[in-house]
Amino acid sequence: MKTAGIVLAGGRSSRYGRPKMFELYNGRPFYTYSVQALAENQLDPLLISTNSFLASRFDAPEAELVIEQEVHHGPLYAIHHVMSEYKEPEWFFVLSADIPFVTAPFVQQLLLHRHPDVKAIIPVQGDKLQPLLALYHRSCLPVMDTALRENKRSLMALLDHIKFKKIPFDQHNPCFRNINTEDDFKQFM
Ligand SMILES: Nc1nc2c(ncn2[C@@H]2O[C@H](COP(=O)(O)OP(=O)(O)OP(=O)(O)O)[C@@H](O)[C@H]2O)c(=O)[nH]1
Repeated sequence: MKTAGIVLAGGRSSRYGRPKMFELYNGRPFYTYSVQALAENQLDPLLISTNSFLASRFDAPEAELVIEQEVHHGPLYAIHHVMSEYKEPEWFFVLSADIPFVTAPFVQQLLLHRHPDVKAIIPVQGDKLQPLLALYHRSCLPVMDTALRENKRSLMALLDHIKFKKIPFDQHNPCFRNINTEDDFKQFM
């Protein structure tokens, strides 16, 4: 099952105040933790989805940059864009770029659940779905298409219309700690 890795790294970072994917944790930019977690699972192609304003700041020779022409349309648009450009992979493992505690074993664990009967594999922590650290099958594309045409931007607009598998994770699992604000950064570090 050919599976691509996508690091979503084209957001506004408006709550953070500057592009948060380049903030350093243990001397390394946040986005590199997502790239590494996917790379260690040999996901191919390994893609960073971003825009032309941010593109020159990435330094990840193992990944290809996918540049959005229309910026800031959100993760649903970004995943749809990558799936439309890359026709070969069957599955797409998506990670946001603001989760410096994500690990390769977490990615590996989710990969084990790929199955022809499901269109997406979504972790759940407590009651909270985590669609920004998740796997999507290419067959989601037409459903995403419809949602975007209806001007819906949230990944929930996809999940409301497909059969997906929920994978429960412990409440304290650090992989899901995403950094939205400088306060989050201080609290988690
Ligand atoms: N490629 C791409 N990635 C995006 C887009 N919007 C958000 N992301 C990424 O998706 C992840 C989650 O984004 P959020 O933190 O919810 O939104 P954000 O725009 O980055 O930040 P806020 O402006 O503070 O909401 C981050 O890694 C973002 O970089 C987009 O339009 N394109």
